[in-house]
Formats: sequence, structure tokens, C-alpha cells
Amino acid sequence: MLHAHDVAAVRAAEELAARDVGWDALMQQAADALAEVLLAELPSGRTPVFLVGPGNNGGDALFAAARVRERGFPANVCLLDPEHAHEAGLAAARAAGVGEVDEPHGHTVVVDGILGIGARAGLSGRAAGWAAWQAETRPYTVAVDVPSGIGVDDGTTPGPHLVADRTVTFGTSKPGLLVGPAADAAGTVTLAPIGLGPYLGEPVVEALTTADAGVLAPAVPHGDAHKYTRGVVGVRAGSTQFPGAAHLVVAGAQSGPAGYVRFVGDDAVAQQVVLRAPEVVPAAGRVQAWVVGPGGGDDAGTHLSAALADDVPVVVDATALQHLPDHLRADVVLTPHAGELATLLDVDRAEVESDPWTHARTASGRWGATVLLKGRRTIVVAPTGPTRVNLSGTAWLGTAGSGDVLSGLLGSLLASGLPPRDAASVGAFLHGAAAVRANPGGPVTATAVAAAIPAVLADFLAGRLTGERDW
Ligand SMILES: NC(=O)C1=CN([C@@H]2O[C@H](COP(=O)(O)OP(=O)(O)OC[C@H]3O[C@@H](n4cnc5c(N)ncnc54)[C@H](OP(=O)(O)O)[C@@H]3O)[C@@H](O)[C@H]2O)[C@@H](O)CC1
Ligand SMILES: Nc1ncnc2c1ncn2[C@@H]1O[C@H](COP(=O)(O)OP(=O)(O)O)[C@@H](O)[C@H]1O
Repeated sequence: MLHAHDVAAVRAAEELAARDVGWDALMQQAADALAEVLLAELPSGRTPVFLVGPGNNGGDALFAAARVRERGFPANVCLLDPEHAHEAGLAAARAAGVGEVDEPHGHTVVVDGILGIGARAGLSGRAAGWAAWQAETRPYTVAVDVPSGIGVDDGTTPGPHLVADRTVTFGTSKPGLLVGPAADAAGTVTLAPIGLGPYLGEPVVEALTTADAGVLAPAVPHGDAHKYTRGVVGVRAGSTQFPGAAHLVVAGAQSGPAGYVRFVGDDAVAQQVVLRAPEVVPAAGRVQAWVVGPGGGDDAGTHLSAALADDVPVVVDATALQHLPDHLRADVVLTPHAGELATLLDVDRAEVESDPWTHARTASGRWGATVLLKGRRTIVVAPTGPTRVNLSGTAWLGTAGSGDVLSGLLGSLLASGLPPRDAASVGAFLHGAAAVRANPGGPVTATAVAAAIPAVLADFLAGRLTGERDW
């Protein structure tokens, strides 16, 4: 599991760690880790420019520049505010023979040490000018701790900021490196442990990795399992207008760990479902989880009420999202995309896209439900506990019907006994990985994604899942 902590938590951990080892030791560890990445990573034959701000982030950059120079490589520094540069860092850089330039122009490799977690989002003045130059010329850029100018705690980018190819972050990840538009500005994130671990509390954001198969443990059938103990998932989806959605939700439901799929809906649609998927039982009955909404017709509200009355976990997607009662429960998983969440909250889609985490939390708070906000980095917010962000998948997954497959898979995971946060986050993770598996580097259909899920799930359980992301 990857973990991210907010600025207040990092500050508190820093204080505690510094009491034990001293501030200078923390900064030297950060600079060491940064220099190692730079030495391994910087394109040879080009002189990097280290952009240096007034705080400790600039200090890290200065010490790292000194190390790079000491190892025989060229390095220039460019000070945002020479009067306020980190004193010891500047002395070290000068002693090592680092060059000093007034402006970064002409450099094709940049180390961004302008601002770190002490920054307010949005750069101004000279730093904003550097951001504009960087956006125009696109030098290869490594950010120190965070790209300067992003919203570190919320993942927003309300003003000028740098865009990195790689970010070397210290101690723990930060929410802004994982969620929202800021995460796109971070590039590939490398975590440099600097000994903060023992001092950090519960993270605010987590992300599953290929090593987290443990979350699926409650869903794995044991020797004496049968189809009912594995869980029954009920599907209330599709309509005569959108019969395909019924097939896709069923395909998603069949791809997961549950042992039994029921379908409840229009008779003609039910007949078609059984023709394509003869394992499905087209009759109401006891279920351990419901999926309601994809391709739903005029009766989507009735289906939602019926599913909620059952007092089992319910996945609410698409049409059913238009019929929410005032209050829901934590085991109800709402699965909007940004447009649907905007409608639910009566805001513009662009507002949701510019600050997805805040909007997902607002919806979770308003309905008391678990919210899975779909997108490039799908976000899962439950009423309590850390947010989960999904880092698997591919932009090819943005294809009609793939959300229907996801809702079916989520229903299966819930029916098999996973708690809502785990079901939603591992469902998004497997769904994204299946899209890559179905056709690495190319287009996929929602049907192909569903077909790829069982093998991806098996590889995940066996700890041999690779290539889960192609971005
Ligand atoms: N995590 C750890 O344990 C360790 C952390 N370390 C490193 O420390 C970094 C945090 O350092 P930091 O606290 O000195 O803050 P930092 O980000 O350099 O900036 C503060 C300065 O920026 C200014 N300023 C703020 N916003 C601004 C804006 N929008 N536009 C313009 N200026 C703005 C602000 O000025 P003021 O707010 O006073 O006006 C102040 O002068 C952290 O990211 C990591 O790299 C490591 O050394 C080792 C251990
Ligand atoms: N750019 C992207 N990168 C990765 N995944 C994406 C991207 N765009 C969409 N997705 C994923 O594709 C799925 C689309 O779901 P949805 O919008 O509900 O489609 P539909 O309603 O057609 O089924 C979601 O799982 C979403 O996270």
C-alpha cells in the first residue's frame, strides 16, 4: 500500500524525528536520496539547473547540487531570492564548485527546488515566470518533494506551477502527488524514506499496489465453500432502451469472486441475458449485494428502492444516481463519473475535475455513503478512514460500458464479503489492470475488459500481477 500524509502530519513527524536525529540529518538524508536519483536519472552531457527557493526545499536542492558536482558532473543553481537562500546549502554548493546563473533559460534539464510543502498553491512573481518558461520549453524536470506551486494537501492546481517528469518525495507521499490535476504534474513519484515512518500516523490517502492481495482474502473461497457462501450478487440494470448495459453489468459480476448472479429486470432483457450468460438466474431472491442503475429505464428509482430495502450492500450507478434518497449508508457505493457527481452536487463538471477529492468527500458526507469517483485516478471515499486512489489502468479504459463492467465487479466483491472501501478500491484496481491486460497499449471494449478480469484477479492473488498501468 502506498501512503500519503498531509502537510500537518508531515510537519509533526518531522518535529519528532528532528528531536531524535536533528534537522540537519533529515535534510542531508533528503539531499542524499535526491542526488542518487539525479545521478542515476539525469540525461548525460547536459547541465542541470537547480531552481532554488527560499526555504528548506531550496536547501535540499542546494545540497543535492553540491553532491552532483562532487561526483564530477556539472550543475548550475539559480536562486529565486539570493538574500534568503538556505545558508549552509548555498555554502556547500559554492564549495563544491557549482555554477550560478541568474535565469534558467537555455537549460534543458531542471531540478525544481523552488517550494515544497511549505508553499501556498500557485506561484507568483519570478517563480511564476519560471513556470511559464518551463511550460513553454518543457525541459526534463525532477521535482524536489513536490512540484512547486501545486496544492499539496488537496491536489488542485489553482495557479502557475511546475510540471515534473519525476518527483522525489521525502518520508511519505503527499495527497497532491496522488489525486487531482496536481498528480498529473508530479510525473513518476519516487519515495525516498528519510526515517519519518515511525513518527507518521494514519495516512489520509492510500493506493493499492500489486503487493496488496491481502485485501481480497475474505473473498477467496476455501475448501468447503459453495456458491451461496461465495455470495450472491443481484443485478438490476439495463432496459429495453439499453439492453447492453444489462449484459455488461452481468459480465462484470461474473468476473469477480461471488458464486452466483441473479438478474431482475425487464422480461425481454432477462431472456437475452440468459441466452448470453446461461449461468445467470433471472429471478428475484436473496442476495448479498445489489448493483442498480446502468442502462436503467423509467423504473430505475423503483429498482433502487427495492435494492435499498434489502439491507445488503448496494452499488448505485448511472440512472439510479438520479433517484437517491436523502440519506444512505456506508455500505452503499455510489459510482459517479465527474459529470454525474457534478449533477448530484449541482456544480459544473469542470469544478469536480479541478478538485475531485473535495467533491467526492462532500458527496460521501452528504449521503453518508461510500463514493467511488471514476476517472484517470479513480477515488474512493468512505465515511471514515483514509481515501483510496487507484493507480492502475489506461486511458483506453475510457470506453462506453466499461463503467457498467466495474459496477458489476464491485457488486461481486461486496457480495463475497469485502468491506465497501476494500471492494471499491480493489475493484477499480483489477478493472484498470484488466484493461491493460486486454490489449496492452491499444483500444479495448468493455466486454474485453470483463473477460480479462478473472486472470488478472488470479495473478493478483498469486502476487505475480505486473503491467497494471500504462501511464
Ligand atoms: N519532510 C521532511 O521531513 C523534510 C523536509 N525537507 C524539505 O523541506 C521542505 C519544506 O521546507 P519549508 O518548510 O522551508 O518550506 P518551503 O516549501 O521550502 O517554502 C517555504 C518558503 O516559501 C515561501 N512561499 C510559500 N508559498 C509561496 C508562494 N506561493 N509563492 C512564493 N513563495 C511562497 C514562504 O514564504 P512566506 O510564506 O513566508 O511568504 C517560505 O519562505 C520540504 O518540502 C522538503 O523539501 C527536507 O529538507 C528534510 C526533511
Ligand atoms: N483517462 C482515463 N484513464 C483511465 N481510466 C479511465 C479514463 N477515463 C475513464 N476511465 C475509466 O473508464 C471507466 C468509465 O466509466 P463510465 O464513465 O461509467 O463509462 P460508461 O458509463 O460508458 O460505462 C471508469 O472506470 C473510469 O475510471
